[in-house]
Amino acid sequence: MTDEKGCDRPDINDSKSNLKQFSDGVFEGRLWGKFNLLTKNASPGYSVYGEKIYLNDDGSELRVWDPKRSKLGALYYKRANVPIVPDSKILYLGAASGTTVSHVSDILGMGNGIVYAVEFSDRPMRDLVLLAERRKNMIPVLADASRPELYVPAVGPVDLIFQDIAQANQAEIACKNAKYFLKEGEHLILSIKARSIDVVENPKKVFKDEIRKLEKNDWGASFRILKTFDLAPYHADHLGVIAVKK
Ligand SMILES: C[S@@+](CC[C@H](N)C(=O)[O-])C[C@H]1O[C@@H](n2cnc3c(N)ncnc32)[C@H](O)[C@@H]1O
Repeated sequence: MTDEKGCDRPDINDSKSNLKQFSDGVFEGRLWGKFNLLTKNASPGYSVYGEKIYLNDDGSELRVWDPKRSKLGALYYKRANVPIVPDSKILYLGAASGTTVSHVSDILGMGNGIVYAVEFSDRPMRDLVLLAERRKNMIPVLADASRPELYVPAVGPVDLIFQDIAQANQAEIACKNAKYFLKEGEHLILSIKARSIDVVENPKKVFKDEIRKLEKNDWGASFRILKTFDLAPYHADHLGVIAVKK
């Protein structure tokens, strides 16, 4: 069922009380006959990637977070202790058209956080810029994430890096950015895509090697791994990593 604003309403008669806090800025509820995680729409009246929107009686909107479209979403569905809060200052590497960034922006919209969204392709950057016009806590940055020294002037202080980049040197990109943007004890959330590093090697071996590089390297920053998550069944051959800078 769709309302006059084009927002999907649940077919079943779910009540507001059915929705409850899942974690800081993220809600959970059984809607449309299944378990969903949702974020409060910081840009009411708009969906970003065709996701369903639950319209509350008070007029606020909650956007369903599709874990199959988002590595960060998959981490939440896996019940990871994700260190993002509404006041977080986040450097997001590999923003694409903003599917996941939009949910991060929703969470930050419940506080005073900000997300710098780095993407190096022109086409998705155009979508990001349009998205940012309606979301003031989102700053698009057109840049190559493997050259963080070039965008230091464009990015303010952050306390967390999230990275979702399909490149062969994923650990190196994370460490080089941490050198410029993270202090000791601050968090990295990284999605490692095994097939972008080695198409034939066993993903478990690829993950082990990348973790080792995160822990010890010559790139100016290294990490202590807090926890890892296999992102299947949402994303095959992807590992979610939560780590702190040493
Ligand atoms: C898997 S997609 C990201 C999806 C996005 N995180 C989401 O959940 O909505 C990876 C993105 O990283 C971008 N990318 C790859 N290498 C990059 C680099 N060196 N610097 C910046 N962006 C890069 C690609 O253009 C692509 O849009």
